[in-house]
Amino acid sequence: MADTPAIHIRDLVVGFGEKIILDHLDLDVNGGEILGLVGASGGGKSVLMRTLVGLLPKRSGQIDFAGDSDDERRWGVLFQQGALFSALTARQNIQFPLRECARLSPVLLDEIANAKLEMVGLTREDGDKYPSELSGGMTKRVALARALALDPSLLFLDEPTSGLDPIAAGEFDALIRTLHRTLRFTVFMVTHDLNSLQAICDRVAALADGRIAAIGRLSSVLKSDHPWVQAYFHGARAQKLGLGN
Ligand SMILES: Nc1ncnc2c1ncn2[C@@H]1O[C@H](COP(=O)(O)OP(=O)(O)OP(=O)(O)O)[C@@H](O)[C@H]1O
Repeated sequence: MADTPAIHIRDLVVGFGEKIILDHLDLDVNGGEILGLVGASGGGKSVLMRTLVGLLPKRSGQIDFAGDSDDERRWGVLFQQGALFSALTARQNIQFPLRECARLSPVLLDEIANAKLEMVGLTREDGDKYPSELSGGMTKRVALARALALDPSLLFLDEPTSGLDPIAAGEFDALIRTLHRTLRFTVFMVTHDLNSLQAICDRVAALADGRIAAIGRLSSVLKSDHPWVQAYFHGARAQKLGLGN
Protein backbone atom coordinates (compact mmCIF):
# COMPACT_ATOMS: atom_id res chain seq x y z
CA MET A 1 0.00 0.00 0.00
CA ALA A 2 2.82 2.37 0.93
CA ASP A 3 4.15 2.62 -2.64
CA THR A 4 0.85 3.38 -4.36
CA PRO A 5 0.43 7.11 -4.93
CA ALA A 6 -2.88 8.20 -3.44
CA ILE A 7 -2.43 11.51 -5.26
CA HIS A 8 -0.26 11.99 -8.33
CA ILE A 9 0.29 15.63 -9.36
CA ARG A 10 2.28 16.68 -12.40
CA ASP A 11 3.01 20.09 -13.89
CA LEU A 12 0.21 21.76 -11.93
CA VAL A 13 -0.34 25.45 -12.58
CA VAL A 14 -2.86 27.48 -10.53
CA GLY A 15 -3.15 31.25 -10.51
CA PHE A 16 -5.42 34.24 -10.05
CA GLY A 17 -5.33 36.84 -12.81
CA GLU A 18 -1.70 37.65 -13.54
CA LYS A 19 -0.51 35.98 -10.35
CA ILE A 20 0.80 32.41 -10.57
CA ILE A 21 0.59 30.63 -7.22
CA LEU A 22 1.49 27.04 -8.16
CA ASP A 23 4.07 26.97 -10.91
CA HIS A 24 4.41 23.59 -12.65
CA LEU A 25 4.26 21.73 -9.35
CA ASP A 26 4.95 17.97 -9.12
CA LEU A 27 4.03 15.91 -6.07
CA ASP A 28 3.15 12.31 -5.18
CA VAL A 29 1.33 11.53 -1.96
CA ASN A 30 1.92 7.87 -1.09
CA GLY A 31 -0.98 5.63 -0.14
CA GLY A 32 -1.27 5.26 3.62
CA GLU A 33 1.21 7.96 4.59
CA ILE A 34 0.83 11.18 6.56
CA LEU A 35 2.38 13.89 4.39
CA GLY A 36 2.95 17.29 6.00
CA LEU A 37 3.07 20.30 3.67
CA VAL A 38 4.94 23.37 4.90
CA GLY A 39 5.60 26.65 3.15
CA ALA A 40 5.73 30.40 3.60
CA SER A 41 2.57 32.25 4.59
CA GLY A 42 0.74 33.12 1.42
CA GLY A 43 2.90 30.63 -0.48
CA GLY A 44 -0.01 28.56 -1.80
CA LYS A 45 -0.49 25.65 0.62
CA SER A 46 -4.23 26.22 1.02
CA VAL A 47 -4.54 26.92 -2.70
CA LEU A 48 -2.97 23.53 -3.40
CA MET A 49 -5.30 21.78 -0.97
CA ARG A 50 -8.37 23.58 -2.32
CA THR A 51 -7.35 22.70 -5.87
CA LEU A 52 -6.95 19.03 -4.92
CA VAL A 53 -10.43 18.88 -3.37
CA GLY A 54 -11.94 20.60 -6.41
CA LEU A 55 -12.72 24.00 -4.87
CA LEU A 56 -10.32 25.88 -7.16
CA PRO A 57 -9.72 25.34 -10.90
CA LYS A 58 -6.30 24.51 -12.28
CA ARG A 59 -4.89 26.32 -15.29
CA SER A 60 -3.05 23.25 -16.50
CA GLY A 61 -1.43 20.05 -15.33
CA GLN A 62 -2.53 16.66 -14.11
CA ILE A 63 -4.05 15.53 -10.83
CA ASP A 64 -4.80 11.80 -10.47
CA PHE A 65 -6.20 10.01 -7.45
CA ALA A 66 -5.92 6.32 -6.63
CA GLY A 67 -9.20 4.49 -7.21
CA ASP A 68 -10.97 3.90 -10.45
CA SER A 69 -13.84 6.33 -10.43
CA ASP A 70 -15.21 9.41 -8.68
CA ASP A 71 -17.74 7.14 -6.90
CA GLU A 72 -14.99 5.10 -5.28
CA ARG A 73 -13.25 8.12 -3.81
CA ARG A 74 -13.96 8.87 -0.22
CA TRP A 75 -12.43 12.08 1.06
CA GLY A 76 -12.65 13.94 4.29
CA VAL A 77 -11.65 17.58 4.64
CA LEU A 78 -10.88 19.52 7.80
CA PHE A 79 -10.69 23.22 6.98
CA GLN A 80 -8.81 25.81 9.02
CA GLN A 81 -10.98 26.98 11.96
CA GLY A 82 -13.18 23.89 11.58
CA ALA A 83 -15.79 25.62 9.38
CA LEU A 84 -18.75 24.11 11.23
CA PHE A 85 -22.28 25.22 10.39
CA SER A 86 -23.21 27.48 13.30
CA ALA A 87 -26.95 26.76 13.10
CA LEU A 88 -26.43 23.00 13.40
CA THR A 89 -25.48 21.03 16.51
CA ALA A 90 -22.20 19.12 16.58
CA ARG A 91 -24.10 15.90 15.80
CA GLN A 92 -25.95 17.50 12.88
CA ASN A 93 -22.65 18.84 11.53
CA ILE A 94 -21.20 15.31 11.59
CA GLN A 95 -24.32 13.94 9.91
CA PHE A 96 -24.24 16.56 7.16
CA PRO A 97 -22.02 14.65 4.67
CA LEU A 98 -23.99 11.46 5.38
CA ARG A 99 -27.27 13.18 4.55
CA GLU A 100 -25.72 14.50 1.34
CA CYS A 101 -24.35 11.15 0.19
CA ALA A 102 -26.57 8.41 1.58
CA ARG A 103 -30.20 7.72 2.45
CA LEU A 104 -30.01 6.59 6.05
CA SER A 105 -32.67 6.38 8.75
CA PRO A 106 -32.58 8.97 11.57
CA VAL A 107 -31.69 6.21 14.05
CA LEU A 108 -28.73 5.05 11.96
CA LEU A 109 -27.60 8.66 11.40
CA ASP A 110 -27.55 9.18 15.17
CA GLU A 111 -25.69 5.92 15.76
CA ILE A 112 -23.02 6.79 13.20
CA ALA A 113 -22.61 10.34 14.52
CA ASN A 114 -22.33 9.06 18.11
CA ALA A 115 -19.67 6.57 17.05
CA LYS A 116 -17.70 9.35 15.31
CA LEU A 117 -18.01 11.57 18.39
CA GLU A 118 -16.57 8.78 20.51
CA MET A 119 -13.83 8.16 17.96
CA VAL A 120 -12.55 11.74 18.38
CA GLY A 121 -12.80 11.67 22.18
CA LEU A 122 -16.13 13.48 22.61
CA THR A 123 -19.35 12.37 24.31
CA ARG A 124 -22.92 11.98 23.09
CA GLU A 125 -23.81 15.01 25.20
CA ASP A 126 -21.22 17.05 23.29
CA GLY A 127 -23.16 16.15 20.15
CA ASP A 128 -26.10 18.28 21.35
CA LYS A 129 -23.97 21.41 21.60
CA TYR A 130 -23.85 24.18 19.02
CA PRO A 131 -20.47 25.37 17.66
CA SER A 132 -20.68 28.53 19.83
CA GLU A 133 -20.75 26.27 22.91
CA LEU A 134 -17.59 24.34 21.95
CA SER A 135 -13.98 25.14 22.91
CA GLY A 136 -11.37 25.49 20.15
CA GLY A 137 -10.15 21.94 20.74
CA MET A 138 -13.69 20.53 20.72
CA THR A 139 -14.47 22.43 17.50
CA LYS A 140 -11.46 20.79 15.82
CA ARG A 141 -12.59 17.39 17.08
CA VAL A 142 -16.12 17.86 15.75
CA ALA A 143 -14.67 19.03 12.43
CA LEU A 144 -12.48 15.92 12.38
CA ALA A 145 -15.48 13.72 13.19
CA ARG A 146 -17.35 15.33 10.29
CA ALA A 147 -14.33 14.74 8.01
CA LEU A 148 -14.42 11.08 9.07
CA ALA A 149 -18.17 10.73 8.51
CA LEU A 150 -17.85 8.94 5.19
CA ASP A 151 -14.98 6.69 6.34
CA PRO A 152 -12.52 8.44 4.01
CA SER A 153 -9.54 6.76 2.42
CA LEU A 154 -7.98 10.22 2.03
CA LEU A 155 -8.06 12.94 4.66
CA PHE A 156 -7.15 16.57 3.96
CA LEU A 157 -6.23 18.62 7.02
CA ASP A 158 -5.61 22.38 6.77
CA GLU A 159 -3.60 23.50 9.79
CA PRO A 160 -5.39 21.17 12.21
CA THR A 161 -3.55 22.40 15.31
CA SER A 162 -3.67 26.15 14.60
CA GLY A 163 -5.21 28.10 17.45
CA LEU A 164 -4.75 25.28 19.96
CA ASP A 165 -2.52 25.56 23.01
CA PRO A 166 0.51 23.21 22.98
CA ILE A 167 -1.19 20.59 25.16
CA ALA A 168 -4.37 20.52 23.07
CA ALA A 169 -2.27 20.55 19.88
CA GLY A 170 -0.24 17.57 21.14
CA GLU A 171 -3.45 15.71 22.02
CA PHE A 172 -4.89 16.44 18.60
CA ASP A 173 -1.71 15.17 16.92
CA ALA A 174 -1.93 12.00 19.01
CA LEU A 175 -5.57 11.58 18.00
CA ILE A 176 -4.74 11.88 14.30
CA ARG A 177 -1.88 9.40 14.69
CA THR A 178 -4.09 6.89 16.51
CA LEU A 179 -6.93 7.20 14.00
CA HIS A 180 -4.45 6.90 11.14
CA ARG A 181 -2.97 3.72 12.62
CA THR A 182 -6.42 2.25 13.19
CA LEU A 183 -8.26 3.34 10.05
CA ARG A 184 -5.26 3.42 7.67
CA PHE A 185 -6.28 6.43 5.60
CA THR A 186 -3.85 8.66 3.72
CA VAL A 187 -3.36 12.15 5.19
CA PHE A 188 -2.44 15.33 3.31
CA MET A 189 -1.81 17.89 6.02
CA VAL A 190 -1.00 21.58 5.65
CA THR A 191 0.75 22.77 8.80
CA HIS A 192 2.94 25.43 10.36
CA ASP A 193 3.35 23.28 13.44
CA LEU A 194 6.92 21.98 13.69
CA ASN A 195 5.88 19.70 16.54
CA SER A 196 3.28 18.03 14.30
CA LEU A 197 5.87 17.52 11.58
CA GLN A 198 8.11 15.75 14.05
CA ALA A 199 5.43 13.83 15.87
CA ILE A 200 3.13 12.45 13.20
CA CYS A 201 4.34 13.02 9.63
CA ASP A 202 5.88 10.16 7.68
CA ARG A 203 7.17 12.62 5.09
CA VAL A 204 7.41 16.38 4.78
CA ALA A 205 7.07 18.46 1.60
CA ALA A 206 8.25 22.08 1.49
CA LEU A 207 6.46 24.43 -0.91
CA ALA A 208 8.54 27.37 -2.11
CA ASP A 209 8.33 29.50 -5.25
CA GLY A 210 5.20 27.64 -6.32
CA ARG A 211 6.88 24.22 -6.36
CA ILE A 212 7.91 21.43 -4.03
CA ALA A 213 11.43 22.51 -3.08
CA ALA A 214 12.19 19.50 -0.88
CA ILE A 215 10.37 16.30 0.06
CA GLY A 216 11.17 13.25 2.14
CA ARG A 217 11.60 12.26 5.75
CA LEU A 218 12.04 15.29 7.98
CA SER A 219 15.69 14.34 8.55
CA SER A 220 16.41 14.48 4.82
CA VAL A 221 14.39 17.68 4.21
CA LEU A 222 16.45 19.32 6.94
CA LYS A 223 19.52 18.72 4.77
CA SER A 224 18.05 20.54 1.75
CA ASP A 225 20.12 23.50 0.64
CA HIS A 226 17.08 25.42 -0.72
CA PRO A 227 17.28 28.90 0.87
CA TRP A 228 13.66 28.96 2.11
CA VAL A 229 13.91 25.45 3.54
CA GLN A 230 17.17 26.41 5.25
CA ALA A 231 15.60 29.56 6.73
CA TYR A 232 12.47 27.70 7.89
CA PHE A 233 14.09 24.70 9.50
CA HIS A 234 17.22 26.37 10.78
CA GLY A 235 15.55 29.46 12.25
CA ALA A 236 15.26 30.23 15.95
CA ARG A 237 11.93 28.43 16.50
CA ALA A 238 13.17 25.26 14.82
CA GLN A 239 16.37 25.37 16.87
CA LYS A 240 14.27 25.38 20.05
CA LEU A 241 12.78 22.05 18.98
CA GLY A 242 16.20 20.63 18.28
CA LEU A 243 15.67 20.76 14.51
CA GLY A 244 18.22 22.05 12.09
CA ASN A 245 21.27 21.56 14.26
N1 LIG B 1 -9.67 32.96 -4.24
C1 LIG B 1 -8.54 33.68 -4.36
N2 LIG B 1 -8.47 34.75 -5.20
C2 LIG B 1 -7.33 35.45 -5.35
N3 LIG B 1 -6.18 35.18 -4.71
C3 LIG B 1 -6.19 34.14 -3.86
C4 LIG B 1 -7.36 33.34 -3.63
N4 LIG B 1 -7.06 32.37 -2.74
C5 LIG B 1 -5.76 32.57 -2.40
N5 LIG B 1 -5.25 33.62 -3.08
C6 LIG B 1 -3.86 34.10 -2.99
O1 LIG B 1 -3.01 32.98 -3.20
C7 LIG B 1 -1.83 33.11 -2.41
C8 LIG B 1 -1.63 31.84 -1.61
O2 LIG B 1 -2.63 31.76 -0.60
P1 LIG B 1 -2.77 30.51 0.37
O3 LIG B 1 -3.98 30.77 1.21
O4 LIG B 1 -2.73 29.24 -0.38
O5 LIG B 1 -1.45 30.65 1.25
P2 LIG B 1 -0.96 29.69 2.40
O6 LIG B 1 0.35 29.14 1.97
O7 LIG B 1 -2.02 28.70 2.76
O8 LIG B 1 -0.74 30.76 3.56
P3 LIG B 1 -0.96 30.67 5.15
O9 LIG B 1 0.15 29.78 5.66
O10 LIG B 1 -0.76 32.08 5.60
O11 LIG B 1 -2.33 30.12 5.42
C9 LIG B 1 -2.02 34.36 -1.56
O12 LIG B 1 -1.33 35.41 -2.19
C10 LIG B 1 -3.50 34.60 -1.60
O13 LIG B 1 -3.80 35.97 -1.47
